Amino acid sequence: MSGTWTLPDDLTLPKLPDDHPGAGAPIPSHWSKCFGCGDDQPAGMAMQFTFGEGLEITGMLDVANRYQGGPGFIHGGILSTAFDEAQGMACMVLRRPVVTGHLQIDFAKPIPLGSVLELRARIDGTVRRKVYTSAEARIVEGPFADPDVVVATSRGLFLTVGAQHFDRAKDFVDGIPRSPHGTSSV
Ligand SMILES: CCCCCCCC(=O)SCCNC(=O)CCNC(=O)[C@H](O)C(C)(C)COP(=O)(O)OP(=O)(O)OC[C@H]1O[C@@H](n2cnc3c(N)ncnc32)[C@H](O)[C@@H]1OP(=O)(O)O
Repeated sequence: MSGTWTLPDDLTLPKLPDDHPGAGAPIPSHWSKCFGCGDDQPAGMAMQFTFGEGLEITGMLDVANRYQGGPGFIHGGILSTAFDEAQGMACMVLRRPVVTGHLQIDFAKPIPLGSVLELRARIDGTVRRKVYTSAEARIVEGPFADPDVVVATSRGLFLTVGAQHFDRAKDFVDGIPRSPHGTSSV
């Protein structure tokens, strides 16, 4: 991985909520129309998420043929989207809506169509509204499957935002979000 990501010295690790459901529990989609995780988004990626140990979460992505970039391999933008979604979902333990401010990906190995990707993501710490996150992807099923090999890594800065961030788009939403800001609590 390239070394252009520096964590600040004054990071604070958030505490898990008292009613955190624990490792292995499914994480519901934050918004049914979301391209990454929505269950009412036929064009989307339908990623599935579960809580892991501590602040870690796990996301699964089936690399469908329609996600093709170069012949036979995943499109880099799709992989970036999967990381964006996974790292955003890791922020849900904060129980405040977040948006991505900055995301940087290292594409270490080619990922063939037909793979099942496992993405492990976590909060590394917070400073004021800034949430520093990281994640790795591994191929766990398919032609190049090897759970010991990291095929891509990601670092991301998310920002907590208020309801007004989403209110600006309320006239364009094609459905009724579960909460006023479109982000459900865990
Ligand atoms: C459960 C949820 C899953 C969601 C998964 C999918 C998530 C998404 O894809 S969200 C969509 C993509 N992202 C967006 O559309 C966001 C668009 N950008 C924005 O709205 C704004 O730029 C936003 C909200 C990120 C930041 O703006 P604003 O709230 O005014 O923050 P601002 O006051 O400028 O900065 C706050 C802090 O963050 C820092 N910061 C803001 N943006 C960045 C950035 N891009 N890079 C580095 N630092 C940044 C600032 O330096 C400042 O730091 P400090 O506290 O040390 O002074």
